[in-house]
Amino acid sequence: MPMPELIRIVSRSSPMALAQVERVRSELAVLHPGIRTEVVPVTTAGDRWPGALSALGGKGAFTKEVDAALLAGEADLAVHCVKDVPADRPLPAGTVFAAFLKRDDVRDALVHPGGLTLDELPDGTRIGTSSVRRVAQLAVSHPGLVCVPMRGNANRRLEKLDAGEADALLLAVAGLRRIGREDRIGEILSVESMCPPVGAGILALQCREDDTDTVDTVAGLGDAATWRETTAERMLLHVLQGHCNSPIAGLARAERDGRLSLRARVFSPDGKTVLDAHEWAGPLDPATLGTSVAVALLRQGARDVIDSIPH
Ligand SMILES: NCc1[nH]cc(CCC(=O)O)c1CC(=O)O
Repeated sequence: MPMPELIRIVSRSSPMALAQVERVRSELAVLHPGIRTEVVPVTTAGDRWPGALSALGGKGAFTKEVDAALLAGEADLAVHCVKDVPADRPLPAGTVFAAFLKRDDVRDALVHPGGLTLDELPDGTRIGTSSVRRVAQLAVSHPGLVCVPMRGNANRRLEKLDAGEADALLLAVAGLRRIGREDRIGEILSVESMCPPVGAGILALQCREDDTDTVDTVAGLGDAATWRETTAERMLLHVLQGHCNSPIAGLARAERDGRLSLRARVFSPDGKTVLDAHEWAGPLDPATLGTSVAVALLRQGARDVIDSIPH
């Protein structure tokens, strides 16, 4: 197999994005010690824009400039949080996912300076989050808490918390670990009480489709179980045509015996409507499982719930 001498990795400059690139570099160094890597920095609209992401037309806000660098040949590889890659449209033409790295922790954590758990927080406690999925699930389980909008990368959010802009935060455990802020993790929420978003904890490696040397080389970093989970979850989101602001949660689990399960929920933002579906499938076709769970949710009325929220 012909191997590239150098792989240029395009990356946003947030601490989390750079940590993700470091993971890829170190895994690549183990598999192919001879390949050099270089980081090509980009800033995306989502990084520059302080307001609501919906005003930018969705999660593509963090991926557009990255895709452009790849397609222009300025870089050979991009590392994405699958969670941030839209599933209601295909990947940009000319690019492919070459691998999904072994999945990290999928759960959300409560960050509370006083060390309280979610159940211990008094009514009126302000939780900093702009995620419709988190807002809706908190409205179901803890209606006395008040969500206040908060954006910015995880480090910025921790600063805002410490500056008193909120009393507590919900953040992904995987993200906090990546930026070395595990010390801020308080209670880790079960996936039953806070179902994660599609793609939680998964890093995808994206390449130019015609760059088969890089595609074949980095494919060696992929994890087969994670590939199956990602495929099921992203097919679910695709069939539901969920957009960046959709209150959809979905978690697939590949079991050691080869079976795959997928649980998914669709919420109204006030938490009054909760649709839930859970199915099992054999080893062969994760995409069919994703479709089947999506159809079960559509039968329960998911279309109206999803469409009631502005894009
Ligand atoms: N929305 C931003 C984002 N994209 C990926 C992660 C963290 C880890 C992951 O699931 O890959 C985060 C931070 C968060 O939501 O707390």
